[in-house]
Amino acid sequence: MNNDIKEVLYSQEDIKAVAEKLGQEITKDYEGKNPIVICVLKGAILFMADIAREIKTYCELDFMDVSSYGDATESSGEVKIIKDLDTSVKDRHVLIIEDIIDTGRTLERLVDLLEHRNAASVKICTLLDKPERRVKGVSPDYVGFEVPNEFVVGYGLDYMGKYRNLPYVGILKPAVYENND
Ligand SMILES: O=P(O)(O)OC[C@H]1O[C@H](OP(=O)(O)OP(=O)(O)O)[C@H](O)[C@@H]1O
Ligand code: HPA
Ligand SMILES: [Mg+2]
Repeated sequence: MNNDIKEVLYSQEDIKAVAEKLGQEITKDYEGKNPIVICVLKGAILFMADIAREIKTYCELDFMDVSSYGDATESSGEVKIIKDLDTSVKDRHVLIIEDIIDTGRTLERLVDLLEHRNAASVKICTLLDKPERRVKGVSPDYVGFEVPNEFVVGYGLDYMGKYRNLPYVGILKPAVYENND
């Protein structure tokens, strides 16, 4: 599996350090607000587990499964909600945890939905931001790292369901997907 990686961008230690830093900021910003912290499945599971443990104030955790990439490296443009939240967000502060913001389509759809449901506030925390590819005006409130315009995998991010379990973020060798997309 490691042979499919062109370059390691962020190690487990880098990610741990950034989760600690962001967790401190989030703790300060949400003190006394009891936010709902939403993990966007499946990509955000590993980062969610890190961030949740660094939030040192009351919060609730919930999960939503949305998908727009299927098995490709290009967004289909259509964001499907596969599993909705269990909790009502009405009048609640909401913090969305994502693995990556790429075109911004997934988060635009999600933020829209949560605002329509009358959340008190909606903020975004993402491990990775790929601003060069943005087609929607989404801007995250808490960012781990900016990544170049390359297809990255690991630490929750997949290609065709694989590589999510890599303990680091790396650039996938184009040869792996060139004949599939
Ligand atoms: O900004 P965008 O262009 O919308 O891309 C970002 C989204 O795409 C990926 O999810 P995907 O739809 O592949 O589902 P997954 O998390 O289950 O892999 C990723 O985890 C983000 O949720
Ligand atoms: O670079 C990426 N890698 C994996 N999944 C993704 N979803 C959007 N961008 C990416
Ligand atoms: Mg995702």
